[in-house]
Amino acid sequence: MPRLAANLSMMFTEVDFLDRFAAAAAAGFQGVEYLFPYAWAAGDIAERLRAHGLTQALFNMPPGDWEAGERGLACLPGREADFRAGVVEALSYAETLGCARIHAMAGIRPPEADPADLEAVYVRNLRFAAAEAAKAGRIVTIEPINPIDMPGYFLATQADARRFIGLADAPDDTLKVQFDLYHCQMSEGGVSRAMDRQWPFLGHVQIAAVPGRNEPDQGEMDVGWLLDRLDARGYEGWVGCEYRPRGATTDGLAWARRFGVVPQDGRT
Ligand SMILES: O=C(O)[C@@H](O)C(=O)CO
Ligand SMILES: [Mg+2]
Repeated sequence: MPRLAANLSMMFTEVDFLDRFAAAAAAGFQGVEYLFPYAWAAGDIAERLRAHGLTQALFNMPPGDWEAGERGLACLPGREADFRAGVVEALSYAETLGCARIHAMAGIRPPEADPADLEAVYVRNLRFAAAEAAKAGRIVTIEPINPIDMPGYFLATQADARRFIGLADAPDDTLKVQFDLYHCQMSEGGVSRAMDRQWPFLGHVQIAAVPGRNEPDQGEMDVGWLLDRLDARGYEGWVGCEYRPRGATTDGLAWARRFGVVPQDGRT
């Protein structure tokens, strides 16, 4: 059965970030993910994970200046030193949090940049990140993101993710695809076929309904069917619930019961 992780950047936002760990555990989750931990001390987060018996499934490397519109640094010429510092910081958090996967966001393509330069920088940076992750026993993921939500994002297609993994030629499977069903359906469709093609490269999976990015129990894509298919193929990794609840987070979890997310107080 797929192991569902609550995405604490989108779910349980009714409470402060550090209190979302307790809320996720009480709702029946055994794992969590979120975008960025860097505003909190790693030790404080680790304490919440321990206290509530949660596994940290994934988080992102520092993205650059998010408020100013940066969405990762990996493809940006001239920002290599910042990217590398981010890899080191992320791996330090991963060590304290016991987290196996860190996501390297690619960045927004600067309009004036030569595409060949961006690709060369991206591949070199990914190779560096994967090599550092390998030394620490972790893996790096890359995630194609749809251009409707994130215009100009450098890594937009599943095929490109496979291509860059090949070009980076990272050691021992340390560079993998973060396959977000929502982004794939938003921009490419053919999600089950895309999933089959990504199978050898799958490092993490995320879900949400399309088009609203809410609970995956409605919309144009049958997420339950896709999760069963993933299960039948033998996927043993985590599936991040990266969606914005339509109302209170716990009111929208009925869909997750059959995947083992059952509230600790027994209420369904
Ligand atoms: O899908 C997403 O938006 C996230 O997984 C992410 O890492 C970047 O926002
Ligand atoms: Mg995602």
